[in-house]
Amino acid sequence: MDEPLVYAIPLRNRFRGITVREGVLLRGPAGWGEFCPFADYDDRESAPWLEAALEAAHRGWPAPVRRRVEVNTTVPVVEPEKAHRMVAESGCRTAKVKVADPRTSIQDDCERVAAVRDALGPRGAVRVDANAAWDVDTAVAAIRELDRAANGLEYVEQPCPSIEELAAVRKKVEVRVAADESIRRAEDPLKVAVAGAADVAVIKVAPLGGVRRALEVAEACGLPCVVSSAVETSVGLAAGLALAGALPELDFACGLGTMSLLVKDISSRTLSPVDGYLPVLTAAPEPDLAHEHAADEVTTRAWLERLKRVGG
Ligand SMILES: O=C(O)CCC(=O)c1ccccc1C(=O)O
Ligand SMILES: [Mg+2]
Repeated sequence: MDEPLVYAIPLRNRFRGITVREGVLLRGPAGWGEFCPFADYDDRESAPWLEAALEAAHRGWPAPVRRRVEVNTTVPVVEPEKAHRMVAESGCRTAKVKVADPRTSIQDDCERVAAVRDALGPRGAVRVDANAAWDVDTAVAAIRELDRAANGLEYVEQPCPSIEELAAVRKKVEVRVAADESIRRAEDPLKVAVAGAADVAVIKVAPLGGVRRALEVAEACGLPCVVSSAVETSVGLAAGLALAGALPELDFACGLGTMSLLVKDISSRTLSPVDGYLPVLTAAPEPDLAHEHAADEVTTRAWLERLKRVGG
Protein backbone atom coordinates (compact mmCIF):
# COMPACT_ATOMS: atom_id res chain seq x y z
CA MET A 1 0.00 0.00 0.00
CA ASP A 2 2.60 2.55 -0.97
CA GLU A 3 0.40 4.40 -3.43
CA PRO A 4 -1.61 7.32 -2.02
CA LEU A 5 -5.08 6.14 -0.96
CA VAL A 6 -8.00 8.38 -1.87
CA TYR A 7 -10.99 7.82 0.41
CA ALA A 8 -14.60 9.02 0.47
CA ILE A 9 -16.47 8.37 3.72
CA PRO A 10 -20.06 9.55 4.33
CA LEU A 11 -20.85 11.68 7.38
CA ARG A 12 -23.64 10.60 9.72
CA ASN A 13 -25.06 14.13 9.62
CA ARG A 14 -24.45 17.11 7.44
CA PHE A 15 -21.48 19.04 8.90
CA ARG A 16 -20.00 22.31 7.67
CA GLY A 17 -22.23 21.94 4.59
CA ILE A 18 -20.79 18.58 3.54
CA THR A 19 -22.16 15.03 3.62
CA VAL A 20 -19.10 13.04 2.50
CA ARG A 21 -15.54 13.50 3.76
CA GLU A 22 -12.79 12.99 1.19
CA GLY A 23 -9.02 13.04 1.29
CA VAL A 24 -5.76 11.27 0.54
CA LEU A 25 -3.71 9.05 2.85
CA LEU A 26 0.04 9.16 2.20
CA ARG A 27 2.65 6.74 3.43
CA GLY A 28 6.26 7.60 4.20
CA PRO A 29 9.12 6.19 6.24
CA ALA A 30 7.73 7.71 9.48
CA GLY A 31 4.11 6.57 9.02
CA TRP A 32 0.86 7.77 7.49
CA GLY A 33 -0.30 11.31 6.83
CA GLU A 34 -3.69 12.66 5.73
CA PHE A 35 -4.25 15.41 3.15
CA CYS A 36 -7.89 16.54 3.24
CA PRO A 37 -8.41 20.29 2.75
CA PHE A 38 -12.10 21.13 2.32
CA ALA A 39 -13.36 21.82 -1.20
CA ASP A 40 -13.52 25.59 -0.58
CA TYR A 41 -9.78 25.78 0.15
CA ASP A 42 -7.74 26.87 -2.88
CA ASP A 43 -4.29 25.46 -3.64
CA ARG A 44 -2.49 28.15 -1.69
CA GLU A 45 -4.62 27.64 1.42
CA SER A 46 -4.22 23.85 1.02
CA ALA A 47 -0.41 24.01 1.12
CA PRO A 48 -0.12 23.76 4.94
CA TRP A 49 -2.46 20.73 4.88
CA LEU A 50 0.06 19.00 2.66
CA GLU A 51 2.96 20.05 4.88
CA ALA A 52 1.14 18.50 7.84
CA ALA A 53 0.61 15.23 5.93
CA LEU A 54 4.25 15.14 4.81
CA GLU A 55 5.48 15.80 8.36
CA ALA A 56 3.48 12.77 9.53
CA ALA A 57 4.73 10.56 6.69
CA HIS A 58 8.37 11.62 6.59
CA ARG A 59 9.35 13.04 9.97
CA GLY A 60 6.97 11.91 12.67
CA TRP A 61 6.25 14.08 15.70
CA PRO A 62 7.89 15.40 18.87
CA ALA A 63 7.64 13.15 21.91
CA PRO A 64 4.41 13.51 23.92
CA VAL A 65 4.30 14.59 27.56
CA ARG A 66 0.96 12.84 28.26
CA ARG A 67 -0.52 9.56 27.13
CA ARG A 68 -4.17 10.47 26.91
CA VAL A 69 -6.23 13.52 26.06
CA GLU A 70 -9.72 14.46 27.26
CA VAL A 71 -12.00 15.33 24.35
CA ASN A 72 -15.38 16.92 23.69
CA THR A 73 -18.04 15.26 21.63
CA THR A 74 -19.13 17.42 18.68
CA VAL A 75 -22.84 17.99 18.13
CA PRO A 76 -23.89 19.01 14.59
CA VAL A 77 -27.08 20.91 13.80
CA VAL A 78 -29.58 18.15 14.66
CA GLU A 79 -32.89 17.88 16.53
CA PRO A 80 -32.68 18.18 20.34
CA GLU A 81 -33.61 14.51 20.92
CA LYS A 82 -30.84 13.39 18.61
CA ALA A 83 -28.34 15.79 20.22
CA HIS A 84 -29.27 14.35 23.62
CA ARG A 85 -28.74 10.79 22.39
CA MET A 86 -25.40 11.60 20.68
CA VAL A 87 -24.01 13.21 23.83
CA ALA A 88 -25.25 10.46 26.14
CA GLU A 89 -23.73 7.77 23.89
CA SER A 90 -20.40 9.59 23.55
CA GLY A 91 -19.28 9.09 27.15
CA CYS A 92 -17.70 12.58 27.04
CA ARG A 93 -18.05 15.11 29.86
CA THR A 94 -17.73 18.06 27.47
CA ALA A 95 -19.83 18.72 24.37
CA LYS A 96 -19.34 21.26 21.62
CA VAL A 97 -22.57 22.31 19.95
CA LYS A 98 -22.65 23.86 16.49
CA VAL A 99 -24.93 26.93 16.47
CA ALA A 100 -25.89 29.83 14.17
CA ASP A 101 -26.50 27.65 11.12
CA PRO A 102 -28.39 29.78 8.54
CA ARG A 103 -31.11 27.12 8.21
CA THR A 104 -32.06 27.28 11.87
CA SER A 105 -33.01 29.86 14.50
CA ILE A 106 -31.62 30.91 17.86
CA GLN A 107 -34.61 29.10 19.44
CA ASP A 108 -33.50 25.87 17.76
CA ASP A 109 -29.97 26.45 19.04
CA CYS A 110 -31.23 27.05 22.58
CA GLU A 111 -33.32 23.87 22.52
CA ARG A 112 -30.36 21.84 21.24
CA VAL A 113 -28.05 23.32 23.85
CA ALA A 114 -30.57 22.66 26.65
CA ALA A 115 -30.89 19.03 25.52
CA VAL A 116 -27.09 18.70 25.57
CA ARG A 117 -26.94 20.12 29.11
CA ASP A 118 -29.60 17.64 30.17
CA ALA A 119 -27.57 14.76 28.70
CA LEU A 120 -24.31 15.88 30.37
CA GLY A 121 -25.70 16.72 33.78
CA PRO A 122 -24.73 19.76 35.87
CA ARG A 123 -21.03 18.87 36.04
CA GLY A 124 -20.46 18.56 32.30
CA ALA A 125 -19.21 21.43 30.15
CA VAL A 126 -21.14 22.86 27.19
CA ARG A 127 -19.32 24.97 24.59
CA VAL A 128 -20.78 26.36 21.36
CA ASP A 129 -19.23 27.15 17.96
CA ALA A 130 -20.81 29.87 15.79
CA ASN A 131 -18.21 29.65 12.97
CA ALA A 132 -18.07 33.46 12.61
CA ALA A 133 -21.78 33.79 11.79
CA TRP A 134 -22.72 36.78 13.96
CA ASP A 135 -22.06 40.51 14.10
CA VAL A 136 -21.21 41.92 17.54
CA ASP A 137 -24.75 42.83 18.65
CA THR A 138 -26.25 39.56 17.43
CA ALA A 139 -23.44 37.67 19.17
CA VAL A 140 -23.94 39.42 22.49
CA ALA A 141 -27.70 38.72 22.47
CA ALA A 142 -27.28 35.12 21.26
CA ILE A 143 -24.55 34.30 23.77
CA ARG A 144 -26.73 35.54 26.66
CA GLU A 145 -29.62 33.36 25.49
CA LEU A 146 -27.46 30.31 24.89
CA ASP A 147 -25.67 30.75 28.23
CA ARG A 148 -29.08 30.71 29.93
CA ALA A 149 -30.29 27.69 27.94
CA ALA A 150 -27.08 25.80 28.75
CA ASN A 151 -27.17 26.80 32.40
CA GLY A 152 -23.64 28.09 31.87
CA LEU A 153 -21.42 27.90 28.78
CA GLU A 154 -17.74 26.98 29.02
CA TYR A 155 -16.92 29.16 26.01
CA VAL A 156 -18.20 30.44 22.68
CA GLU A 157 -15.99 29.64 19.68
CA GLN A 158 -15.53 32.27 16.94
CA PRO A 159 -18.77 34.24 17.44
CA CYS A 160 -17.78 36.85 14.78
CA PRO A 161 -15.38 37.00 11.82
CA SER A 162 -12.72 39.52 12.90
CA ILE A 163 -10.34 39.80 15.83
CA GLU A 164 -11.71 43.29 16.59
CA GLU A 165 -15.25 41.92 16.82
CA LEU A 166 -14.11 39.07 19.09
CA ALA A 167 -12.51 41.64 21.39
CA ALA A 168 -15.72 43.71 21.44
CA VAL A 169 -17.89 40.68 22.23
CA ARG A 170 -15.45 39.55 24.91
CA LYS A 171 -15.84 42.90 26.70
CA LYS A 172 -19.63 42.61 26.73
CA VAL A 173 -20.27 39.03 27.84
CA GLU A 174 -19.24 36.93 30.83
CA VAL A 175 -18.72 33.79 28.72
CA ARG A 176 -15.16 33.03 27.55
CA VAL A 177 -14.40 33.60 23.86
CA ALA A 178 -12.34 31.12 21.80
CA ALA A 179 -10.65 31.98 18.48
CA ASP A 180 -10.61 29.39 15.70
CA GLU A 181 -10.90 30.78 12.13
CA SER A 182 -9.07 33.94 13.31
CA ILE A 183 -6.02 31.74 13.86
CA ARG A 184 -6.25 29.01 11.25
CA ARG A 185 -7.26 31.22 8.32
CA ALA A 186 -4.88 34.07 9.23
CA GLU A 187 -2.31 35.29 6.74
CA ASP A 188 0.37 34.61 9.38
CA PRO A 189 -0.94 32.52 12.30
CA LEU A 190 2.28 33.21 14.22
CA LYS A 191 1.50 36.93 14.25
CA VAL A 192 -2.20 36.96 15.17
CA ALA A 193 -2.63 39.13 18.24
CA VAL A 194 -5.35 36.94 19.67
CA ALA A 195 -4.52 37.62 23.32
CA GLY A 196 -6.96 40.34 24.41
CA ALA A 197 -9.51 39.24 21.82
CA ALA A 198 -9.96 35.70 23.15
CA ASP A 199 -9.53 33.57 26.26
CA VAL A 200 -8.85 30.29 24.44
CA ALA A 201 -7.06 29.41 21.19
CA VAL A 202 -8.37 26.60 18.97
CA ILE A 203 -5.37 25.00 17.26
CA LYS A 204 -5.61 22.64 14.28
CA VAL A 205 -2.68 20.69 12.86
CA ALA A 206 -3.56 20.59 9.16
CA PRO A 207 -4.34 24.27 8.43
CA LEU A 208 -1.30 25.32 10.48
CA GLY A 209 1.10 23.09 8.54
CA GLY A 210 1.94 20.32 11.00
CA VAL A 211 2.45 19.48 14.65
CA ARG A 212 5.72 21.44 15.03
CA ARG A 213 4.30 24.54 13.41
CA ALA A 214 1.11 24.27 15.51
CA LEU A 215 3.25 24.06 18.67
CA GLU A 216 4.92 27.32 17.62
CA VAL A 217 1.55 28.96 17.03
CA ALA A 218 0.31 27.74 20.42
CA GLU A 219 3.33 29.24 22.13
CA ALA A 220 3.15 32.50 20.18
CA CYS A 221 -0.52 33.12 20.96
CA GLY A 222 0.04 32.80 24.70
CA LEU A 223 -3.42 31.42 25.48
CA PRO A 224 -4.72 28.10 26.79
CA CYS A 225 -5.18 25.85 23.73
CA VAL A 226 -7.82 23.44 22.53
CA VAL A 227 -6.58 21.08 19.82
CA SER A 228 -9.34 20.39 17.34
CA SER A 229 -9.74 18.13 14.31
CA ALA A 230 -10.81 18.90 10.76
CA VAL A 231 -13.04 15.78 10.83
CA GLU A 232 -10.38 13.41 9.58
CA THR A 233 -9.98 9.65 9.66
CA SER A 234 -7.92 8.19 12.50
CA VAL A 235 -4.75 8.98 10.51
CA GLY A 236 -5.42 12.72 10.72
CA LEU A 237 -6.78 12.51 14.27
CA ALA A 238 -3.48 10.92 15.34
CA ALA A 239 -1.67 14.10 14.28
CA GLY A 240 -4.03 16.14 16.47
CA LEU A 241 -3.37 13.75 19.34
CA ALA A 242 0.38 14.13 18.81
CA LEU A 243 -0.06 17.90 19.15
CA ALA A 244 -2.35 17.65 22.19
CA GLY A 245 0.09 15.12 23.66
CA ALA A 246 3.06 17.45 23.19
CA LEU A 247 1.58 20.77 24.41
CA PRO A 248 3.21 21.77 27.71
CA GLU A 249 -0.20 22.61 29.19
CA LEU A 250 -3.66 21.38 28.34
CA ASP A 251 -6.48 22.77 30.48
CA PHE A 252 -9.53 22.15 28.28
CA ALA A 253 -10.96 19.09 26.55
CA CYS A 254 -9.87 18.89 22.90
CA GLY A 255 -12.09 18.76 19.80
CA LEU A 256 -10.69 15.44 18.63
CA GLY A 257 -13.77 13.31 19.38
CA THR A 258 -15.02 13.60 15.81
CA MET A 259 -14.78 9.98 14.67
CA SER A 260 -18.46 9.53 15.53
CA LEU A 261 -19.29 12.08 12.81
CA LEU A 262 -18.04 9.65 10.15
CA VAL A 263 -19.94 6.50 9.23
CA LYS A 264 -16.73 4.44 9.38
CA ASP A 265 -12.96 4.65 9.73
CA ILE A 266 -10.00 3.32 7.72
CA SER A 267 -8.64 1.41 10.73
CA SER A 268 -10.32 -1.07 13.08
CA ARG A 269 -8.22 0.47 15.89
CA THR A 270 -10.32 3.56 15.49
CA LEU A 271 -9.65 6.69 17.55
CA SER A 272 -13.09 6.97 19.16
CA PRO A 273 -13.13 8.27 22.73
CA VAL A 274 -13.64 5.89 25.62
CA ASP A 275 -15.02 7.52 28.81
CA GLY A 276 -14.21 10.89 27.25
CA TYR A 277 -10.52 10.22 26.56
CA LEU A 278 -8.40 9.37 23.53
CA PRO A 279 -4.97 7.75 23.71
CA VAL A 280 -1.97 9.49 22.13
CA LEU A 281 -1.38 6.88 19.41
CA THR A 282 -0.67 6.67 15.69
CA ALA A 283 -2.99 5.05 13.14
CA ALA A 284 -2.61 3.29 9.80
CA PRO A 285 -5.21 2.32 7.21
CA GLU A 286 -6.06 -1.36 6.87
CA PRO A 287 -6.18 -2.73 3.32
CA ASP A 288 -9.75 -4.07 3.47
CA LEU A 289 -11.13 -0.87 5.01
CA ALA A 290 -9.13 1.32 2.64
CA HIS A 291 -10.60 -0.70 -0.21
CA GLU A 292 -14.12 -0.39 1.20
CA HIS A 293 -13.81 3.41 1.42
CA ALA A 294 -11.85 3.99 -1.77
CA ALA A 295 -13.20 6.95 -3.73
CA ASP A 296 -14.55 6.40 -7.25
CA GLU A 297 -12.28 6.90 -10.25
CA VAL A 298 -13.23 10.51 -11.00
CA THR A 299 -12.84 11.60 -7.36
CA THR A 300 -9.54 9.74 -7.08
CA ARG A 301 -8.14 11.42 -10.17
CA ALA A 302 -9.25 14.86 -8.93
CA TRP A 303 -7.53 14.36 -5.54
CA LEU A 304 -4.30 13.06 -7.06
CA GLU A 305 -4.24 16.10 -9.32
CA ARG A 306 -4.93 18.41 -6.40
CA LEU A 307 -2.12 16.73 -4.46
CA LYS A 308 0.28 17.29 -7.36
CA ARG A 309 -0.76 20.94 -7.83
CA VAL A 310 -0.48 21.80 -4.15
CA GLY A 311 2.86 20.01 -3.86
CA GLY A 312 4.19 21.58 -7.08
O1 LIG B 1 -13.85 21.09 17.56
C1 LIG B 1 -14.55 20.08 17.40
O2 LIG B 1 -15.24 19.62 18.31
C2 LIG B 1 -14.61 19.38 16.09
C3 LIG B 1 -14.01 20.06 14.92
C4 LIG B 1 -14.83 21.17 14.32
O3 LIG B 1 -15.76 21.66 14.92
C5 LIG B 1 -14.51 21.59 12.98
C6 LIG B 1 -14.25 20.61 12.04
C7 LIG B 1 -14.00 20.92 10.73
C8 LIG B 1 -13.98 22.23 10.33
C9 LIG B 1 -14.22 23.24 11.26
C10 LIG B 1 -14.48 22.93 12.59
C11 LIG B 1 -14.63 24.07 13.56
O4 LIG B 1 -14.24 23.99 14.72
O5 LIG B 1 -15.09 25.13 13.18
MG1 LIG C 1 -14.59 26.18 15.14
